[in-house]
Amino acid sequence: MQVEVFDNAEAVAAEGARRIAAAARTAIAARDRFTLAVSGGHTPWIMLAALAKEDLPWSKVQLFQVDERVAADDSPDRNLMHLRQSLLSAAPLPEANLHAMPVLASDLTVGAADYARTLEGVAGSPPRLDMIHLGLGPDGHTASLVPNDPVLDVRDRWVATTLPYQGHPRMTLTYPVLDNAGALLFVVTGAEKVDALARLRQHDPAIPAGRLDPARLLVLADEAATGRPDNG
Ligand SMILES: O=C(O)[C@H](O)[C@@H](O)[C@H](O)[C@H](O)COP(=O)(O)O
Repeated sequence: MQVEVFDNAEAVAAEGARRIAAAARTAIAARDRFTLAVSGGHTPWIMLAALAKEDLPWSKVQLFQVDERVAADDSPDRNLMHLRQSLLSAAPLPEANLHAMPVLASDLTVGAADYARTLEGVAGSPPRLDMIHLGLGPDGHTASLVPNDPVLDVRDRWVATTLPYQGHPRMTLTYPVLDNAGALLFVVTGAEKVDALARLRQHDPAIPAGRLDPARLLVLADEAATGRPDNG
């Protein structure tokens, strides 16, 4: 596991944008396209606003969601709303290249299967995305692979839904897709992440993020998230 520490969240966001842009340029030079999935929450948006300023051939980028909350289109809890505001309002990504999770499907199981087919159509089966951006919850969740949820054991599907978690059921990519990605980029900031980041660095399987292969992880963190785990 490669961990790079920066003074503050802004510096982490700037580096994250640079790393995603670099991965995009490499993939596009090699295969004339870049497939990327981004997480939600609060941290990503500064980074994605910085990414929007990168001079990239956006028509060659295919953008997926790592996870999404099951909530109305105008809910501030929806990651898609923030994704549109931070990245898509400033980057000329064709709408056809944005693959939003169908969380308003009348049958979420069918919706998840539809999204899996979209993934397969772009990235093969099992889907191999060039890069997946991940966050880390204080409880060690990543994507919407959340503690004590059956989704943690899903290995035969690429997209699944969770039980209600922090107010909403979620739709999420599953471990097989994360494990098959060309690169996994964690962006972790804030003092509330100290314990989870310490457990991730110990690849503690008791937390969902700790079940990922540590050798495949690049973690960008700020000083606040790397404090001593016993500071109370
Ligand atoms: O939809 C979500 O909530 C995210 O995908 C989630 O997995 C997020 O990455 C972590 O909860 C960290 O969130 P912050 O960025 O708010 O720290």
